[in-house]
Amino acid sequence: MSVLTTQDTIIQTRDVSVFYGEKRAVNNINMDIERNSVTAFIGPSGCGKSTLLRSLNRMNDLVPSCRVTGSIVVDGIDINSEQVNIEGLRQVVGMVFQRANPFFKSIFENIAFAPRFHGMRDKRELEELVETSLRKAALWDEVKDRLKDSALSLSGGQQQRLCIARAIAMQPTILLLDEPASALDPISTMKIEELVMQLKEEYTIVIVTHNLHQAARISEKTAFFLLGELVEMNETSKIFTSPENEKTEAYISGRFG
Ligand SMILES: Nc1ncnc2c1ncn2[C@@H]1O[C@H](COP(=O)(O)OP(=O)(O)OP(=O)(O)O)[C@@H](O)[C@H]1O
Repeated sequence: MSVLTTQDTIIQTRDVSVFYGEKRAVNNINMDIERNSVTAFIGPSGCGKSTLLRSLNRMNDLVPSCRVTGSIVVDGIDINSEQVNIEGLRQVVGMVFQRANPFFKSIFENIAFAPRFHGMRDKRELEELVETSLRKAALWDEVKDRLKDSALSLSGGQQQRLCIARAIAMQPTILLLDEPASALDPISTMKIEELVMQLKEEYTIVIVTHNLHQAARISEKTAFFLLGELVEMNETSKIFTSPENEKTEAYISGRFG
């Protein structure tokens, strides 16, 4: 079902709640996410950040006890309507997880596998896609001479950029990043942050992070969650300098977390 949203809003949630069985993990979320921007989800452990993120490309469908209510509109489409092709949705809304999860295949195959499965057979076209995706993920220069090596021979940070390249190869509009740098060392983290800031030119990025400095460095908008509620969403600079809600103030100043 097609729903009208403004040109600048690419994701719109209205009264979204997410339940695991009887337990409500996310409560009545209303938010608008801007196109070609970085939005950070912050908040203490268990407050529902990942659950909400996963509901943006219906990853929660994989959890049998999970139920989503309310409306989520992505690029004009109500993603929970029956007509939605879930595989197609997950191509448009790509996802990268906390732990890099490359396939047990070569670097090349990690990128080429899904596009080939979806019908891209031409060798040259696949090679171009692999190169473009790796370039966009700022990994090409590091791997161009070893594309046949196993992806598992890469460092953790390189593997995470490979997973970003793999998502990019599906030509998404939106990238959901669930704590993509939390398992990485500071230099690899910095590379991921630089990459995110480049990628927003072309994609809309929603990132869950526990690292408040990271949220402050890379996002335009920040959403602060507590106990499943969206407490406050605003310009990142405002959230970190003069938040409207005292709970946000307490969290960002480290008084709990
Ligand atoms: N698959 C699941 N089955 C049942 N309950 C779940 C499941 N996944 C998450 N939950 C519960 O939902 C609530 C929100 O969890 P979620 O992982 O979304 O929070 P979070 O803010 O992302 O936490 P963290 O920062 O620790 O990753 C928690 O109480 C959690 O225990």
